Amino acid sequence: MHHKPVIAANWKLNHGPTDAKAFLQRFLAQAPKMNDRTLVFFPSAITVTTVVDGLRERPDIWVGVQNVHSEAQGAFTGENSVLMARDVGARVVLVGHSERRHVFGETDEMTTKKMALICQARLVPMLCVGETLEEREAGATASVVERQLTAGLAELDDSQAAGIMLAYEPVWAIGTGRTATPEDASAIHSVLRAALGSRLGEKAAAGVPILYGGSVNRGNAATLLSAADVDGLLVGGASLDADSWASIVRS
Ligand SMILES: O=C[C@H](O)COP(=O)(O)O
Repeated sequence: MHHKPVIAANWKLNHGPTDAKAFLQRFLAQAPKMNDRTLVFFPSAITVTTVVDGLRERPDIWVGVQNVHSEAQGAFTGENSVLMARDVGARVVLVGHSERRHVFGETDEMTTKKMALICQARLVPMLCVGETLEEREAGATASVVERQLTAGLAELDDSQAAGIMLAYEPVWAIGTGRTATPEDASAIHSVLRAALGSRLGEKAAAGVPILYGGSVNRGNAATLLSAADVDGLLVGGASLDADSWASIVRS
């Protein structure tokens, strides 16, 4: 691994600006600057400005958005664009989160387009991949995540592809309290690493952080983070409380 662990908080549909301010005040008091890890917050789009402002003194912490539209601009009521995300101070964009795929019907074709737009805007995409329980039980985990990865990289050149972040989030582990074992996570991360390697070569593939997500909490964070090929954590529920999050980022 040639990079620092990436510890990311996905707030999903939680924490508006008022809650975010209170969260940051409490969190920052417990989280002095850490040079050995990269922290990321994914607030809702409406809350991004508040979080960017609250982190003015902390350029070591990145802010991202949870989604962008698959077209650059136009008549798409309710959507947010890549350039708007950059304008507001986001550096990272989540793409293909399982809730986007399974609740909002996001397709591989849409993730392909989003990944290309994000890289063109020189933001970092964090591509999420992961199998459902049904797919896992059918023995299809590797083929599902490889398909999702291939779609994500389809329109990127090699240097863009080498600059992404990846998150493996088994759908059955998200918000369920059922965490993948460190061995499960390592096994799929190494499938992803190999797929990246065959596209980019081993050296570039080693530089892509692969995060694990799915029911990470302060009790299991350190063990998951120390598993082979796990380069970071993408945390939902346990990132909502400032004390819990402060303890996880110290893992
Ligand atoms: O993006 C985060 C994941 O969906 C994990 O959510 P969770 O930690 O609440 O299971």
